[in-house]
Amino acid sequence: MSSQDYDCIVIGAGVHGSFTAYNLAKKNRRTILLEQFVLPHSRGSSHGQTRVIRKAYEQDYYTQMMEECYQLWFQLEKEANVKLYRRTGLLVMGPERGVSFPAIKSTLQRNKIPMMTLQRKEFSQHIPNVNLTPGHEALVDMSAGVLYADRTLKTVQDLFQKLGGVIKDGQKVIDITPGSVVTVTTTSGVYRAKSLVITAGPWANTLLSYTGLQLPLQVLKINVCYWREKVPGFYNIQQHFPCFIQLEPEEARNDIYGLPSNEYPGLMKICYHSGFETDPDERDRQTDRGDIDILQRYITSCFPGLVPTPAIVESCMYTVTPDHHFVLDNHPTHSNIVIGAGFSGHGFKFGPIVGKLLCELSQGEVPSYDLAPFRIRRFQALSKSAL
Ligand SMILES: Cc1cc2nc3c(=O)[nH]c(=O)nc-3n(C[C@H](O)[C@H](O)[C@H](O)COP(=O)(O)OP(=O)(O)OC[C@H]3O[C@@H](n4cnc5c(N)ncnc54)[C@H](O)[C@@H]3O)c2cc1C
Ligand SMILES: O=C(O)[C@@H]1CCCC=N1
Repeated sequence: MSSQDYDCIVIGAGVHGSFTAYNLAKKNRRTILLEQFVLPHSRGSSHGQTRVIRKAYEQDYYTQMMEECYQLWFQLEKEANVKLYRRTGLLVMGPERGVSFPAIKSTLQRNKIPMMTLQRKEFSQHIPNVNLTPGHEALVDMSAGVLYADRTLKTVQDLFQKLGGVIKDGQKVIDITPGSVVTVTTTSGVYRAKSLVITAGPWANTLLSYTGLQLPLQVLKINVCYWREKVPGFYNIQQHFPCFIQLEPEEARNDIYGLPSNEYPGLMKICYHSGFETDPDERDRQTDRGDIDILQRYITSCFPGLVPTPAIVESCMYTVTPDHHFVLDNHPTHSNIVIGAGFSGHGFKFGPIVGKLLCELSQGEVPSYDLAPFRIRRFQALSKSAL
């Protein structure tokens, strides 16, 4: 067993822990990033080749955070000389009389985000091979696109190490002792630091239990489905096919989204924006595929150029809060412990800004954004503190 002292310990080398560690190292803080699995791995929420990046949100605060976040993505690409973003645009389709579609449209308009509305008659000219559901409207968030996820993690972790940061992978954290100096015990070492950041994705509550806190988080297994093009190239990124979000009526609750064929030749990724409750250590025992039936019906009616049987199904996990907004906050009892959790299936694109904010919180700095929507106290009666 080794015992070492740092300014900050970060638990979890997913997208948020990696960006947080990188921000700390840029500020010359002696930082260690602990990861339970050998890197890279596909057992959490940040793996896979691609994610959507967009400014199209219902809430101004996400859209406004994304303004700076795009700049941070571009800076990172420049610093590492690597391509992480590809512009495709994002087609948003939804019921004109619903809540979400009009809200997204007005947020984009209010914040002067480049967008294009598509009238039904011009829809098929611009977006061939997609049927717009009767009663639905469409718009395009012009600067949206694809982020290369696995490449991002490697890039950020490499930069962190170049700045002197230490990564210990294959070390599972098995205990945390809070205090003015926090002690973290892993399966092969003991580490001490002035502050701790917990970015453990689906395992957040397991880690928080060592600190006497539980958050209202639900872990869902997501079936990540890829669908074959009947004619290769129909929905290809090279043919400028966009990412899309299909907003469903509020009572149907869950949306569908997709990315143009890119990662696997001739296959388009289309997923249901929800899944089935799971224990993150037993993910593969969750075999429910009810979402795939919903996707098959949707693809048959709206994407006639795809074979409506998935060609590949991979697995990933969401960690969902009751309001689907993130948790970015100091621990209510131990202020030198900072929590980034509950990214609810839409956190990847925010990686650079979440890393900056968690770094600021851990250093006792005033955060760059109003974090009221992300504070733990919003759960009040829901979060159980055993302290
Ligand atoms: C299928 C899918 C599609 C998505 N699409 C999008 C999208 O298009 N756009 C978007 O913005 N977002 C998207 N998301 C959401 C986004 O990917 C997640 O919000 C984000 O990856 C969460 O990252 P994280 O760092 O919080 O968690 P994770 O990536 O899970 O990282 C947590 C890490 O902590 C480690 N850890 C846990 N416990 C311990 C321990 N005891 N000791 C040491 N290490 C530990 C884990 O092994 C893991 O590596 C998607 C998510 C999924 C699953
Ligand atoms: O966050 C995103 O942009 C994607 C697409 C919509 C649903 C969830 N993730």
